[in-house]
Amino acid sequence: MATDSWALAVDKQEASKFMSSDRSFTCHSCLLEDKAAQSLLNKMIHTSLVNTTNQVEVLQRDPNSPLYSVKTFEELRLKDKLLKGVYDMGFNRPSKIQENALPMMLAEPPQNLIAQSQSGTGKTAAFVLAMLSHVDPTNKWAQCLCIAPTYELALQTGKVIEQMGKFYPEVKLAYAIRGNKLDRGAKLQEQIVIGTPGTVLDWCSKLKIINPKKISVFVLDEADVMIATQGHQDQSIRIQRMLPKECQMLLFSATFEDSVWKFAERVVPDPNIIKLKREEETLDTIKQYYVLCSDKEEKFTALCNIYGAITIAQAMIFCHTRRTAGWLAAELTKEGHVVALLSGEMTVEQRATIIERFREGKEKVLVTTNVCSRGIDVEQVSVVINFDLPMDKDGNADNETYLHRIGRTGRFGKRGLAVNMIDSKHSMNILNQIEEHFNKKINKLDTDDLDEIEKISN
Ligand SMILES: Nc1ncnc2c1ncn2[C@@H]1O[C@H](COP(=O)(O)OP(=O)(O)OP(=O)(O)O)[C@@H](O)[C@H]1O
Repeated sequence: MATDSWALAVDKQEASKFMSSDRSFTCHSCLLEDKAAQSLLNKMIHTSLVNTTNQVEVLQRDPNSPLYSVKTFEELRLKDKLLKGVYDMGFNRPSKIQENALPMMLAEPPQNLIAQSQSGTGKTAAFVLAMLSHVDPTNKWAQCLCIAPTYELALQTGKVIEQMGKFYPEVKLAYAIRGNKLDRGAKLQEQIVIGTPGTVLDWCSKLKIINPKKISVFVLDEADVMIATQGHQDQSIRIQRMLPKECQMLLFSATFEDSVWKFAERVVPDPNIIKLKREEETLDTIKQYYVLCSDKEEKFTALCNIYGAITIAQAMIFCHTRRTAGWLAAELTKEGHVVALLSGEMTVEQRATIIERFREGKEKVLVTTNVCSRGIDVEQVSVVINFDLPMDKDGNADNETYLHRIGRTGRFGKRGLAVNMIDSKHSMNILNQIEEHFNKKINKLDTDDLDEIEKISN
């Protein structure tokens, strides 16, 4: 092991670089960027439904009214043109969240709804269907208003509206996003408007392009990303205040921390609430080990020894910094591995392509920094290497990230292997904190002993 003072200094230096270079939680706009990028990545990656086995929790505003849920799209009595659009998208039956949310959203009189479920569970498709159902195509003015936190997220939702409304061409869509300049007082003919809070607010107030009094459905998407900037929160509330009392208010979020909840209560009066819990991850089915090394070169040798001794279908390797990740990917490539690298300077599109290729098995090793891969699930990975242990900005163990990197949900409970590389007293300390937190012993592995490595794969 390296001498402490030296190793600690390197750790600290690496960590501070990691904080600034990979744009972590240091400022508000970075936080929004980070959250919005994560959200967009998830959207691009989830090309089909994410199934969860958890039950939906429903809290009705009026507990005496019967609770409807549907198992088919026919039961919703949608217009033929819409049903055709839904089937054309390859949807056979409503997703778990849609079973409950759709009847509520399509009820008469309209009901307000706050819905929370993880990315990929069908929220967007649900509110898009609700908006398309509510529109009266003979009226040539804005009737449904949907706001999203960023330009890119608004475009993604717009695509779903266009796709689902493919057989309903009378319904038109307008984008209230930067760059889409309209003259003051120009009257919008499109019935659905999707946009970002700032531009939507301008169109409703200063420019008077939308008459907010004629809006009958208001959707606030990605509320958890939205509240990451104070400005967006205020703008959303200002838009909401201009809408008529009877306007249906719908709010969606992938997570539900207190701050989201407080915001949701301000913008959605008398809500029904639907929650789909995320499945809990556990370390129960994971074999965890640590390896002692003196520096990154030795960590690399240990990694090669592991690869030489056991067959690894796919592995994810986590590093603190872009620089270490880049170096490691290059070294592994020299050794003949087919490696994918997720790096901080890549665009969201580039990252989505890399993750998609890895999911398809085109690359067997994915080297990444934590910031890059936060919130992304690649469940089929059987081996996770913590080339650097996850730590927070104060240099303490980041237990939540550790669990997210290597934990499994019930559904993906197949056995996994996690190897932690330790090269200083500081990293050993982090490992001990992790052991203590999860109350699980992490055993030492001697990577110079091939027989011993072979045993861990059995
Ligand atoms: N009922 C359904 N049957 C089959 N696929 C569906 C259904 N509903 C949605 N999908 C598909 O599942 C994926 C995720 O759906 P959707 O985008 O609506 O989820 P989401 O919860 O809004 O997630 P995100 O916020 O990341 O977009 C999409 O590819 C969508 O086309």
